[in-house]
Amino acid sequence: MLTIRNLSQTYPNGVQALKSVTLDIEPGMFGLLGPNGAGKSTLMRTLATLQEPTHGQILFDNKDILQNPNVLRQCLGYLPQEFGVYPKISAYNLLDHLAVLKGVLHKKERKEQVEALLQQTNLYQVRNKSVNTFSGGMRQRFGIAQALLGNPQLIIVDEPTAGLDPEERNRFHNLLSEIGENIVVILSTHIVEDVRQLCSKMAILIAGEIKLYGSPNKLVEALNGNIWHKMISKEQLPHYQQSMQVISTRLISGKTQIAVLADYQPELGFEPAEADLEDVYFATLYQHQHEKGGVHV
Ligand SMILES: Nc1ncnc2c1ncn2[C@@H]1O[C@H](COP(=O)(O)OP(=O)(O)OP(=O)(O)O)[C@@H](O)[C@H]1O
Repeated sequence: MLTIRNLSQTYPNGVQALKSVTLDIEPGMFGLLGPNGAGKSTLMRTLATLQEPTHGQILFDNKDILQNPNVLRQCLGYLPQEFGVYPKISAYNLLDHLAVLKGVLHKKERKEQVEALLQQTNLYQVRNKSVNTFSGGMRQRFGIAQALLGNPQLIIVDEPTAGLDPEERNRFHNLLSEIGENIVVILSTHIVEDVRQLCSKMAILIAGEIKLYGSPNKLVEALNGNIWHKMISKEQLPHYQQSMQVISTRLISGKTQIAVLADYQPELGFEPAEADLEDVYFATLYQHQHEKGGVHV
């Protein structure tokens, strides 16, 4: 169990990237969703003990990890947004080297673990190829393999599927959901679909604040009956934006469909629509932009 209490981060240039973030994260997959610049990476780096917050507390299994970062480091797997340099060294040798750094010192145990992880991430066939020749998807899978070294109890993955093609993304999702059954996995992303497919709990972070927290299904349920669709022409959009809560627009075969948040049919011609997680996300963004606050479910 990971407990985050009143975590704030103000950078030396005055940017307040986190504003008193409080969250409880249980075993399973937790999705942290937010637009670019929301503070997701700041939160992920702070949880990974790579930077210290300005204020606040983080407990992992009731141990204070800001006071004792080593307690967490020993059981942490981290896949950063930028994995950094990919050296001209084979996947096997790099993973073996990283395993030593992670403290897997026993040779036979290390060999078993490295081989098992290469199998699990579907990289065994290419284990002797240099990682700098890997595609984006292979690199991400290698990133997960290194994050899993040493049987971590907490895994943090920061925007893992950006730039992956649908097949690789699918493969990566399957891999994550296998891992996320018993341990805490935090997935930070701006892709709503990733959270919908994988996570049993989620939070939306906007401008450094948690605006919404709960289970994706319940959050969607709470919005049902309040989403209305209408096909309009592009020229009509400003009119609707002025008179209604237009949370999103979507192009369908070149035509514009608007999604409106309302308790009742806003006007003739609007059809009731089944809410989905994108509506939850866009409604939260809309409410933030119009400063109406969020809902907690
Ligand atoms: N080292 C830093 N010094 C100063 N400002 C920073 C630093 N790192 C991040 N920021 C600022 O803090 C805010 C949050 O950034 P952060 O990278 O945590 O957001 P994010 O949600 O991960 O965004 P993205 O999805 O674009 O990576 C942004 O305004 C960013 O410019």
